Amino acid sequence: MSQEPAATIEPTPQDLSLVNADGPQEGDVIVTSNLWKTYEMGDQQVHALRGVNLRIRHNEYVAIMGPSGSGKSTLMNLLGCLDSPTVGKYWLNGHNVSELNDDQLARIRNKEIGFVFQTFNLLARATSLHNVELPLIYNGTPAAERTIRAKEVLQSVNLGTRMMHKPNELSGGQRQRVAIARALVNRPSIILADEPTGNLDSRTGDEIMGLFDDLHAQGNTIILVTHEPDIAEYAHRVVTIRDGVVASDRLSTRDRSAIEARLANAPPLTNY
Ligand SMILES: Nc1ncnc2c1ncn2[C@@H]1O[C@H](COP(=O)(O)OP(=O)(O)OP(=O)(O)O)[C@@H](O)[C@H]1O
Repeated sequence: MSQEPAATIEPTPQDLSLVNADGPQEGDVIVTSNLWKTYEMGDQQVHALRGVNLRIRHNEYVAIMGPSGSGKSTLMNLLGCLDSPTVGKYWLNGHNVSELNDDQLARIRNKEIGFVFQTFNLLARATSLHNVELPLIYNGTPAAERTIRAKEVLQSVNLGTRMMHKPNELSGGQRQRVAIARALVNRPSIILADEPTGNLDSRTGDEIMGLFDDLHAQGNTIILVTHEPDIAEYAHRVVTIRDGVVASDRLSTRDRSAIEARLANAPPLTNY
């Protein structure tokens, strides 16, 4: 009996989180299998994650949501190679990173992950250009190439005329765009954004989410942690964590026309 070609079948949310016990397949950027994180608190154990199975493919745009204390930050720390799981496996871009030591984790982190934080985390006394060059300094990129790449990426986030400004000479939205440029400059396999609009007013937050849309359209893989449902709906897939496990994993109900209308009504990104 003939069957529909697989390519024409839309994936269901269940398919999205299916994990092959043999590890990653082509196109997977993140695969976790039975990921546990247990913190020891005196004689007590806190199971912050209790068996997370997650598969994220290249160029997905995923929001991770969940109530306070559900394990979002713990999961972000593991996905961002800032910490190691107590139990379970994690493959990042084909590398099994669950058993690496701190030095090896730091190297993978610098190469594979671009972080964007709620509080921007820029060096206060450094110019935008220098802030964006920093990851390239850490990985030994020659000075001339560093400057060229940092300038290119600052231009791509519409900050071409703000390269020599320090953070206190920039607006909140501009600071976050410098932080996004810094996250992009190493051409990472994923961008991990932790509440990236949390310190911004809603209009500037929408502008920043518009920038994430552009980055996604350019082929980047984006993972966004947020507790705001409106922000999560910018993503194409929403994973909800509850009590340390994936409670739901669904395609977002993203209404592009509503988001685009909101962006169209907002003033253009400032660049002067
Ligand atoms: N370093 C730690 N030591 C002990 N317990 C911890 C530690 N970090 C987190 N926890 C506990 O693990 C659980 C998950 O915490 P986590 O910070 O991952 O949640 P969260 O979903 O990010 O919460 P929030 O939205 O409030 O930031 C909580 O019960 C928390 O108290």
